[in-house]
Amino acid sequence: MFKVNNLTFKYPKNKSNTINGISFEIKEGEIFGLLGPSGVGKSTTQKILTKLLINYDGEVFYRGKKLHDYGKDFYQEIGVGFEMPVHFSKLTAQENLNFFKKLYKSQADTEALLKRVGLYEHKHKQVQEYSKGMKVRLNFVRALLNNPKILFLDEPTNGLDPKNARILKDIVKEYKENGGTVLLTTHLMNDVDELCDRVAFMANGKITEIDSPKNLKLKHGKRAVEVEYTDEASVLTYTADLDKIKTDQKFLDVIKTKDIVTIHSKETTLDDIFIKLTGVEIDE
Ligand SMILES: Nc1ncnc2c1ncn2[C@@H]1O[C@H](COP(=O)(O)OP(=O)(O)OP(=O)(O)O)[C@@H](O)[C@H]1O
Repeated sequence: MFKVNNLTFKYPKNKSNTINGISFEIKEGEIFGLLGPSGVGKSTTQKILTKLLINYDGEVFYRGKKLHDYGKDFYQEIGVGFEMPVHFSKLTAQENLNFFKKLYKSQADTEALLKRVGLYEHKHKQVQEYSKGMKVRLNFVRALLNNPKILFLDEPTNGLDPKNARILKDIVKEYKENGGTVLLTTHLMNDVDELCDRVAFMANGKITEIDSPKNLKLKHGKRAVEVEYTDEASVLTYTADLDKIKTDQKFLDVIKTKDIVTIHSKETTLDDIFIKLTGVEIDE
């Protein structure tokens, strides 16, 4: 759906490039995660793909045609939920949605969406009376109001409690099941694990790796199993390499002769991979 070749971008006021020659593809119907430490250029990349920043080098194709060659009609096809929700604060949620709906040919059932995200009862309140989480949810509904073919989401669950985050993630999954494509940036690796088909890790303005979360875990992970067992009065642990487990005498002895407290597969997490591939601890 998107093909990005050797994309390079520098903000006019900055001395060095923010994006340093990145290439990737977003396939139709997938949820593609763009991950990396704060300030690495994820939002900048989203802004380029949504035509908000146009002075870049390299090529960006949307549906086989150069993004530069699209006019305003491009916006009919995309939905954008950026991190900082911007609403007309003196208007109600309903008025905000009605205003933006008028810009689009295709219009989603926003009443149903408002119900789904728990804002239906509050739709006649001015947005300035909304909490942060309510504004985030309204922003999400706005991103969907034109039935977009591709959805750009920047930290969509930021500021939401677990119940509301769950509702948003379920809607994103349904959107994908119905053929939608998503570009997602988030610092929440659990969300990435749950939602993303493929992810790209960014570091120093470059992409260091692109793959599915599962393949990344297999590639960078340690295949091991940790067994916790009792030995006389103490609880001990032993970690066995899964690839040598059949001949690991100590592991086999423990399993046969000791009382087992727990056994865990020691899969590498995306958090570990994030740190390995970007060199930075997750900060949010
Ligand atoms: N309008 C701007 N003018 C100059 N520099 C900018 C501008 N917007 C962003 N930057 C810089 O570009 C770099 C990348 O910013 P960007 O917002 O794309 O990062 P990010 O990866 O999305 O970070 P976060 O995870 O914190 O949202 C940062 O160093 C930032 O300071």
